[in-house]
Amino acid sequence: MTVVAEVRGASKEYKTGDTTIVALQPTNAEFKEKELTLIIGPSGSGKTTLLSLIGCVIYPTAGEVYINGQAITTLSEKELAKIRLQNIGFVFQSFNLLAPLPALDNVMHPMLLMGISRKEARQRAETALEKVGMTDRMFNLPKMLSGGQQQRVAIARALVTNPRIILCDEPTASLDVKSVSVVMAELKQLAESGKSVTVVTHDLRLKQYADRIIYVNDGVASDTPSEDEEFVK
Ligand SMILES: Nc1ncnc2c1ncn2[C@@H]1O[C@H](COP(=O)(O)OP(=O)(O)OP(=O)(O)O)[C@@H](O)[C@H]1O
Repeated sequence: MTVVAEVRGASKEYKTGDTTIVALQPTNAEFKEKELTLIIGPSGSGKTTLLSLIGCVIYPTAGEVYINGQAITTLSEKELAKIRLQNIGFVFQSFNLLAPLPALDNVMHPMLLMGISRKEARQRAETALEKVGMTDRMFNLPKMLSGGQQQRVAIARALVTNPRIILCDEPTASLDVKSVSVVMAELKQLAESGKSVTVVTHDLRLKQYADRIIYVNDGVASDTPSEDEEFVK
């Protein structure tokens, strides 16, 4: 399977005043098409930092990040933004939908930012909403939708630009148990259809959906769990 994102010896430090926080030790990992990867670990362990590196949201302090084989550390912020728009769809815990806009317009939004015509954007948004089973709610405002439904709209929005990589930060944390399984089944199906899907979570119950798990503990990423896995929220 094709590797779409890779971190090689990538680390991240944050400096605040005199103190330096090592958020992530040098890490090697590959993210492939057709794979759902879970990044699992306790609060503050470095999960979001790893996701942000793959998502080209931050530059590594050392090491390299590759998207479709292209090294990103030599790129400008503007070039990085282009890489994100073309390759990566983001899904967040808090859905991040625009409150005054109906579901359909929320899903059209990234395409309009890319300069795609309203007509094509609408067609593609309708197809994406159909994929996540939200056709009958496309004219509803986010506040009319349940948490699980809002997250499915957010997934449709992440999909419309046809990214190869979908990155999700605690996508199920605000959801009830039933919505968790609907949203995770949706993400699993996306991976099966060819996307590389990566999900950050505290929740060990999501392990059943994973093709692969990266455990992060105290800034160290590993393929094997630590002895203490008792961090389910
Ligand atoms: N912008 C920043 N400035 C300073 N320190 C930061 C910054 N972002 C993260 N950190 C620190 O880096 C460490 C790792 O943070 P990170 O957000 O990656 O952890 P996490 O595993 O995603 O945590 P959580 O599950 O609570 O979201 C933490 O100690 C955090 O306080």
